[in-house]
Amino acid sequence: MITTVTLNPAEDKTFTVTRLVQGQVNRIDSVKNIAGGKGINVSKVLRQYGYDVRALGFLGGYTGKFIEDYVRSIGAECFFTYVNGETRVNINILSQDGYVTELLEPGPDIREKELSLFFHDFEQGIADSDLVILSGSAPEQVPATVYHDLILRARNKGKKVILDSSGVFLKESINACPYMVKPNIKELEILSGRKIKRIEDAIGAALQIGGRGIHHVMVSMGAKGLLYINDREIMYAKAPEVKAVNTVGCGDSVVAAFAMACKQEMSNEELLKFCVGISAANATTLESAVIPMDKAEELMEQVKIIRY
Ligand SMILES: Nc1ncnc2c1ncn2[C@@H]1O[C@H](COP(=O)(O)OP(=O)(O)OP(=O)(O)O)[C@@H](O)[C@H]1O
Ligand SMILES: O=P(O)(O)OC[C@@]1(O)O[C@H](CO)[C@@H](O)[C@@H]1O
Repeated sequence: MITTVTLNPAEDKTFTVTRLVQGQVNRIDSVKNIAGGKGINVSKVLRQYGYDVRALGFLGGYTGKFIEDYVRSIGAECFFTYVNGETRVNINILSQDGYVTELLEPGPDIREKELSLFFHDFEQGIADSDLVILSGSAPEQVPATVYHDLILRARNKGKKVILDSSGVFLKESINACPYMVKPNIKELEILSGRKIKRIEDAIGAALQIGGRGIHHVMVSMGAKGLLYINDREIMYAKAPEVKAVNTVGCGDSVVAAFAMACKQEMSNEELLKFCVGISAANATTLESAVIPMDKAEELMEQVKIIRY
């Protein structure tokens, strides 16, 4: 069993437009509404590959019900904590000139009682999981130390924890030493306090984080690819060229692929190819975290690894 945690799930609305013009009326060409949030996306990918998944996090209102129904429909176990507020709606606007604009709501108010209930659910929800995946932002009232606390609780029970968050939630949790962390370049800059311009800068910053006792650091660099640092190796893989339709959820696909690679005890090289192939395949579909599996296999074969 793999447990995913999405403290701030969302209904993701994807709008396609010819061109988005700020300060003017913009008419939408097409709309797609799906259940999302980083951990929900991770669960989606894991279910496609047949893994047992339990989904935790806060859900509320009509949007919450929509997400719960979806998670159940893909065969993942729902173990959500229900709150009084309404789960958010996020908007992702894809325009034909290639720009992707995301509008992300902060999320519902979370009361102290609801937070305590979540901690209780968390202890139960991870009991039979060997891997715990903590993904995304959290609603504003949730303390910035929430992931720090969850990582320690899970580690105390012998679980491996994968962390993919941003801003203060990432910064405040890194000292709790998750098993793996996946910052993108912007997040790596926040974590390391350094500007990252070249691959050497990214390697230096990732090593600094690894040096704090985190066994696996994966730095995602969009179309440029993925840097992977562990106790023994520094490896970089350029992403294969694909016709990108929607890159939302690429990071979540990396996280899901890493979790599967751990379960399968892959070599480092296989693991990196698997992560790069699956995330590049995700970019080719309009719906986030839907992996064309044959395409992913084909892309994995094309991945070239450079060792540093
Ligand atoms: N245009 C692309 N072509 C090929 N592969 C891509 C492309 N964009 C992303 N990827 C792959 O997906 C990985 C993760 O992407 P990215 O760095 O955008 O993650 P992210 O910022 O965490 O995204 P999100 O928060 O939307 O999940 C990259 O490291 C790369 O391997
Ligand atoms: O606000 P967060 O939690 O950082 O990001 C939320 C989000 O943008 O991330 C996913 C893609 O990775 C989307 O499904 C979702 O809307």
